Amino acid sequence: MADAKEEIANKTVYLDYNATTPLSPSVLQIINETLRDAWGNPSSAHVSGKKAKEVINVARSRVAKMVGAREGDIIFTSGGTEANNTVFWSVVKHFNMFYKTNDSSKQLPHIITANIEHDSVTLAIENFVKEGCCEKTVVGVSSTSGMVDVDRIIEEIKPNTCLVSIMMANNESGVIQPINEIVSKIRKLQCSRDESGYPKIFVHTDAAQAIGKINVDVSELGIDYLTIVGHKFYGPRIGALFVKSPAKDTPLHPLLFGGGQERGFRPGTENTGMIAGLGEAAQLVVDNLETYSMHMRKVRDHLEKRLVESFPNQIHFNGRFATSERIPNTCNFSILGPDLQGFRVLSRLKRTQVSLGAACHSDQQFAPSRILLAMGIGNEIACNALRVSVGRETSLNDIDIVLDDLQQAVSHLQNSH
Ligand SMILES: O=C(O)CC[SeH]
Repeated sequence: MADAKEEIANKTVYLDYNATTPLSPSVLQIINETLRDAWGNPSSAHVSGKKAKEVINVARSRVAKMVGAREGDIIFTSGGTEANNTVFWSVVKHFNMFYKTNDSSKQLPHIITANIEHDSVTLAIENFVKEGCCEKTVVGVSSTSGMVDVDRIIEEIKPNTCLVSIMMANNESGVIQPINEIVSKIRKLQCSRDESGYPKIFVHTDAAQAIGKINVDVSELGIDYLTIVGHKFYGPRIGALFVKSPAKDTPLHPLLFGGGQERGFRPGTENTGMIAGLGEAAQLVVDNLETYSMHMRKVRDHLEKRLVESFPNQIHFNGRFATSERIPNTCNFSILGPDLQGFRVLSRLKRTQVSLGAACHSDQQFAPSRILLAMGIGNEIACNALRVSVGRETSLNDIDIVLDDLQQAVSHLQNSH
């Protein structure tokens, strides 16, 4: 009995699900079973190969169903970074194949993106610019909504614009971006652009933080490219890229060259076990999204209620706006006070696993989040920020443990002078 009590007393609460999620039990099970029973090379003609190929076909169908896509529009990748980089490479290569002109002003493809994107978007585009392969325009999000201004995106369009890439939901603030509206307004421009001989403007969204939390339907969005990241929705660390009619309606050029796998769009012997796991994770989303979403919202809202009760007049929510929506699991907040920088509070937490912001920026813990600064949040408040992202299994009791931990940490820091 003592052991059980001790275990409860020492339990730590993981609330960093936007960084990564554990595998769902059925995902782990199907991965194990596939590695054990369907290890053949999917390209082999014999029965072992056919068995592996069938596993991949089923997984592709499940992933496609999760995002409302046709199976042929899903290409498996190693993850979100590869998927994002493939989009930029494809549109740049397509532009150079069909729109390269003698007029240097139109010589380079132009990409529009936002100032809150994940590094696999921001740095990939920056590299293309440094290499002299494209031009970019980075639009800022509004400080009153955390969303990009759609009309501003439209204003930034130029004759050589060929891609708009805006994430579906931000990993730190949780704010959902107006993808439908962006696509709709861009499509209205296309006729006149066609008449002028200007390139089609494709639209890409990195849906890493949206899938498994809110409904994601490529038909409803009208999107051309959509990035899927398994380890954000209790799946394995691989990903997929949705491309609307690849190489027909929408450019798709491989980053890699080798065998003919994935119809030549993504060569390399397939990671059958992980693909099976991605398919299972997708099926769980198809079957349970509403339940997942409602539960995470209930727990996140309880957290926010408890924060205000525990720290009256001392909490600033960094992603909560009257004019925008957030994914249901994310809460970014600052506890105001001169000694309460996020890294200090984090160092005093004994039972809570949260982050200051994106995991890939965790080496910059003493600097305020670039995402929060980009949203117009002041330096002092941004320095005190903590990012909490709850999961499917997070309980109200977990939140109470975290609030107790936070209160003790803050009390210690405020009384340490
Ligand atoms: O936001 C996160 O932690 C995942 C992206 Se690096």
